[in-house]
Amino acid sequence: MKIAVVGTGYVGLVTGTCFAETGNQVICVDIDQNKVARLQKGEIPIYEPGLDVLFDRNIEEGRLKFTTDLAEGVKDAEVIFLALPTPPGEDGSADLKYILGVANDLGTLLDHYVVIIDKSTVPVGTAEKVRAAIAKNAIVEFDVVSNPEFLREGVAVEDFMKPDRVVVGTTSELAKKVMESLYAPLVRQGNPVIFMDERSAEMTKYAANSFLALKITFMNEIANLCEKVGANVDDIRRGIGTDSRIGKRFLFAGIGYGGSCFPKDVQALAKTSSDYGYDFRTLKSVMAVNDDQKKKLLPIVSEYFEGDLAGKTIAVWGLAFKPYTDDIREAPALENIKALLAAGAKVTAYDPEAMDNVKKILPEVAFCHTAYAALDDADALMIFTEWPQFRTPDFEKMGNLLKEKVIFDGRNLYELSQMADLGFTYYSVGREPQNVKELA
Ligand SMILES: NC(=O)C1=CN([C@@H]2O[C@H](COP(=O)(O)OP(=O)(O)OC[C@H]3O[C@@H](n4cnc5c(N)ncnc54)[C@H](O)[C@@H]3O)[C@@H](O)[C@H]2O)C=CC1
Ligand SMILES: O=C(O)[C@H]1O[C@H](OP(=O)(O)OP(=O)(O)OC[C@H]2O[C@@H](n3ccc(=O)[nH]c3=O)[C@H](O)[C@@H]2O)[C@H](O)[C@@H](O)[C@@H]1O
Repeated sequence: MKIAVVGTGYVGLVTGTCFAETGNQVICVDIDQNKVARLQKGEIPIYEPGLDVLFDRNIEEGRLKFTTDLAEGVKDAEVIFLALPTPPGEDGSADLKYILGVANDLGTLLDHYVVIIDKSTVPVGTAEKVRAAIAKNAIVEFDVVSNPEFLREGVAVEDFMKPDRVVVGTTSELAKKVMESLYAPLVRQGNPVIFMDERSAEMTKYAANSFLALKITFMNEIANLCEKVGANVDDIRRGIGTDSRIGKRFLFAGIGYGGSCFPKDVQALAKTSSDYGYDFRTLKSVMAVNDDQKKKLLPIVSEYFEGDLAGKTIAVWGLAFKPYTDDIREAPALENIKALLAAGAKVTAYDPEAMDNVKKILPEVAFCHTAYAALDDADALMIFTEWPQFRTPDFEKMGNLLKEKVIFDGRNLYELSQMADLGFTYYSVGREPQNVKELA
């Protein structure tokens, strides 16, 4: 099949590369000339494990091409994916200017039947808006389908190639046939495609992300309560996660969720709710609790240093919003670093992938080439990302480098007993009793 992908950000690049890998002829379109020039030279602008092998192979075998020219992209396309940004507008709603801008242009370019696929995360009713924007100028038949993406950064290729499900929203029989043939290679491997109407598909995406954010947030609140009652959230996670109705995944308490999607999508669903006159109370709580959770360790650090961080050096391990990515959008580390700097502390930091991105916005941080270099002469260590290399460090070396053997861990990486044996003062989330009081 001939496929055009408009927008070669995270989702567009993975979508384009993976569909090329399943034998399609793919052309990716982006307005960013520098990005397209790099892609044409065979350079991938994002860090995503496993993408490079597929990317190189499909470029070499001529199935994957890049252009800045939308007309060239859509010339012979049978399907056109819109993988464009939908950032939050000032009121929290998803900003559709990129999607509707391209939809306007598409109307003037189409000269044959084509299926236009919303891959971006877009609010309920967007497929209708895209259809209307194209129809203003179109002289041919076309369909607009909602096909939200569920991939996770860091494991995007696997998520795309072996999805738990593919959701397709369309009420057109012709578009349904096109979508069935597009996803046939994945269906043959046992990955289900679930068909529904456009509005339900759009809503499914927000429901999925919001439910996962809720699951994490619920565990974060359980963790906060564990500290008060003297229980251990790791045990609670194991105790409830083994119930198949609850499931083991996305139950890890920590320093709050971040990234380019959960914060924006929870906010956008809350906005949709209020637009439709529905007071979605659980979503409001999720947002409020997560905002607090991100700042959870700061008062503990401050208290440890008796309220005075001026002149202290705090080492930070982990800047990305999660491991296996260089993405720092809404990363809990950033807010914490800003607060540390504002309190007069110096910050030394290490992240295997995300340091270049943070350098651009927080140049006052001292970035180090290794995790251990960040500890040299630091007063304490804070951990924000669970990169595997932080899980089994050389504790003796850490103890020698740090001025004080104290760790504030937002990701619960280490066993409490081990840290006690090694003589570290160790704070994590929901595992150490803090201010426990026995009720009468
Ligand atoms: N990043 C992720 O892990 C996931 C993102 N999504 C959703 O997918 C959508 C895209 O997200 P990302 O790929 O992260 O965005 P991104 O911001 O990484 O990339 C968007 C790309 O679109 C390009 N672009 C902007 N206007 C354009 C135009 N008029 N013509 C052509 N290209 C244009 C930009 O230059 C950029 O390269 C969003 O709605 C997001 O919520 C969904 C699932 C996963
Ligand atoms: O719509 C999107 O863009 C994507 O958003 C998330 O994917 P992603 O943001 O890449 O990352 P996740 O692995 O979901 O992690 C999100 C945040 O939750 C946090 N998290 C995750 C799991 C957990 O148990 N605890 C926890 O705090 C992570 O540290 C991270 O900050 C969803 O998992 C994807 O299905 C979805 O496609």
